[in-house]
Amino acid sequence: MILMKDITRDGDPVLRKEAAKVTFPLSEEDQKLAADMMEYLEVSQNPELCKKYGLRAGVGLAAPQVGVSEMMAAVMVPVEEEGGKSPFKQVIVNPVIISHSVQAGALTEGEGCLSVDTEVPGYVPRHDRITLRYQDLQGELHKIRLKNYPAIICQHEIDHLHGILFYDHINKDAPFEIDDGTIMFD
Ligand SMILES: O=CN(O)C[C@@H](CC1CCCC1)C(=O)N1NCCC[C@H]1C(=O)Nc1ccccn1
Ligand code: NI
Repeated sequence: MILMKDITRDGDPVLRKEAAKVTFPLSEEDQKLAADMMEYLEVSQNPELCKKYGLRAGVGLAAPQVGVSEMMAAVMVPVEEEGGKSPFKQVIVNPVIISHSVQAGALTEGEGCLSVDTEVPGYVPRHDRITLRYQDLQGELHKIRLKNYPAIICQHEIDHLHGILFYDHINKDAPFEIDDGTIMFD
């Protein structure tokens, strides 16, 4: 089970590397890695278990964040209503954003990262809508459209696979300046 001690922190070079493409069929360890990453998100989004294991609740986790420089990330968009189903819950392998909106989107609260222990204030401008191509754990290719929060999460995770951290996108001189036309959401 992945615990906070297993999460690599900013400063570890693995977070700044271009991750390697994953080959299929998945090795035993890649299958376990995928399961462990998704389990982390599930456990961390359960208030009792989150507290029990001392986790920071997360909606995404990329392999470099557990020290594995491979193109794999788990995404689990939180359920809206109690006991509902996650709108998007998927381990995405070799993900590529193949097209995106001109319109930008950003979280009004800014972003954080399980691998960054300090708060870095500021808006993180991203694409509001993306067309994402990825492979599932069986190697099947998928092409899906995402917008708003799910799109933001996937962009944050895909950045990790290219050695990019959220604060790389914050305007140092004017962290809360954002192009008008940017869709802001909670
Ligand atoms: O690469 C992946 N990461 O670094 C985990 C990040 C990923 C998200 C940050 C912004 C977009 C994707 C993450 O989830 N967080 N960032 C740090 C602490 C908070 C936490 C979070 O937003 N938690 C959350 C939110 C809603 C409901 C439940 N939990
Ligand atoms: Ni992160």
